Amino acid sequence: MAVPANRYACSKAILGEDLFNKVQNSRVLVVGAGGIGCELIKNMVMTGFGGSSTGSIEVLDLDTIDLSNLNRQFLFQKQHVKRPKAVVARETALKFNPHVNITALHRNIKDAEFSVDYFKSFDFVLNALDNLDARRHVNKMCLAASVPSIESGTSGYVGQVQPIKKDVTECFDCQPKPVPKTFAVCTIRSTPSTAHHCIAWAKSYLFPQLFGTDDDAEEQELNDAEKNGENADEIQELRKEAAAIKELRATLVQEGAAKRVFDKVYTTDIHRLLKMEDMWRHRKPPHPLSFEQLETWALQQPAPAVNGEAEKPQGIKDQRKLSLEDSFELFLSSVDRLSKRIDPSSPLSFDKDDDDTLDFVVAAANLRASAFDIESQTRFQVKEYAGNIIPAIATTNAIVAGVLVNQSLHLLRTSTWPLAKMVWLSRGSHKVFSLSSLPTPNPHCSVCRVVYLPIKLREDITLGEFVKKVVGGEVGFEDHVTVSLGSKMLWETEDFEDNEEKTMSELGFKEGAFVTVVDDDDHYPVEFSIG
Ligand SMILES: Nc1ncnc2c1ncn2[C@@H]1O[C@H](COP(=O)(O)OP(=O)(O)OP(=O)(O)O)[C@@H](O)[C@H]1O
Ligand SMILES: [Zn+2]
Repeated sequence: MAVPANRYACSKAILGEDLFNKVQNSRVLVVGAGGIGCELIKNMVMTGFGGSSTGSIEVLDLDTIDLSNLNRQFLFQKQHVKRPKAVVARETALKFNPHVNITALHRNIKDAEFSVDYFKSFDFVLNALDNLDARRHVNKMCLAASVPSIESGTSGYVGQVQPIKKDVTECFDCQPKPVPKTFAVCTIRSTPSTAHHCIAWAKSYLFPQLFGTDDDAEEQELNDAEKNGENADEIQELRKEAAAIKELRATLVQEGAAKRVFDKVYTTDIHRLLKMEDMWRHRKPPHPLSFEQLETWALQQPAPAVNGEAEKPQGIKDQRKLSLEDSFELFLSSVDRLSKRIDPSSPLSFDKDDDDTLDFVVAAANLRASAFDIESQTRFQVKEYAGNIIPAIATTNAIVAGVLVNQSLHLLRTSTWPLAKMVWLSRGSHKVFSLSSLPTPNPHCSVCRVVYLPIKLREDITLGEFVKKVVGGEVGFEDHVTVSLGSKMLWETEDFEDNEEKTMSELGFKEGAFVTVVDDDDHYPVEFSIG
């Protein structure tokens, strides 16, 4: 299809012929087609990215479209729900501009197929992600591939854009990231004093214990709490409680599961807690709940009217205050629904958009709140807190997506990036944007102050040979050397002898992994990316 003569008239006029050509010819990877990603892709195709035979835009996203995305991810409409975001984003973007090369991948960027060589095939990478883990991964891959990237994020009214270039600017990991707030184990498990404590208990303790992965994380958590000086007697009690819950879990598929869980957590456990008198000396003690009492109440309620519509309290369902009785009924029905979904090969996990899991957390948290005389929360409030929802604001996403394109242009203009800036979008100050020049790398950063080297490993190379020939020979690290795979150390000079004769592949070094080598001298660490 021939490109109409005036298609890019505005872009050419604003950017000038030279920069416009660079835009058209560049190969760009966009990771994430959510709130920022949709705006970004639209901006890119309208500017002319991917508009020549050598230029391209590759859009990658692991998710499918959810109804809740439609209020701000404007490339998607109701008929697209459940379809892959990347694919639909491409289709809709092509309607804006059918003359661009745009490809879509419904994948996780962390998959091994997206190797360092894959990243090398782009001129730059634009991040429109929503989680730290994926951001860190892309940051590292771009550093290893020596490909510039631009990182972005929004949270409510604030946002930021950070251009990153190896050895020139700070990387995403040069500055420590704030860790999410956590509560002490004993506060959550024994002495909640706020509705948030009750929600955290229902979501992160009771739900996974009953329906989630049956792993040792809890034992680890209790060991850590003990080490951190939390009450040892109480930890001992919590261990017993956990063992009892494990037993309950095994009988969830049998009749009467909701009653058994209720009796255990809202009656027996509360009685047990009350016996620890010291605990309640300066706190208001909880009171056990009675299944029988609540059941009697439930049985006395009028049956639904013939048309199926019992008289309902006023207000929007999600924003109504739940009474103790409402929570009881919701508890029974959600345990019933979840028990039917139990499949040992795929444990359930909490998802704010999965009604069964959300209902369970709403009910379980509110029943607990009632036992501790804490005010109940609406379904909407629980969803917001348990789902870590900070309202996403379409305008913030749109502005940040605009800044991403703007910074991409600076990046394309010259290889030295004189105009590229770190940009913050804030609210409440007289300036919408704050700009700062790009800081130089943090000399102590363990992610970008590393020498990245590609390597192909022979099938049968042993760790001993690797250390001798590659680390000692080619890299020239002579003294004390450690070799690790992720956080697992597999070699330390004069140690780990058992591993010396094992092949690297036996030890888990496979394509896509990084071999980290550190020595005792002041050399930068080396990370070999296995290709
Ligand atoms: N590892 C990953 N690989 C590919 N895409 C990812 C990865 N991690 C996150 N994403 C994608 O990044 C996008 C981020 O977009 P956004 O912040 O708008 O989140 P969302 O999931 O669409 O919205 P919400 O979390 O509010 O429901 C999502 O579409 C998500 O699927
Ligand atoms: Zn860094």
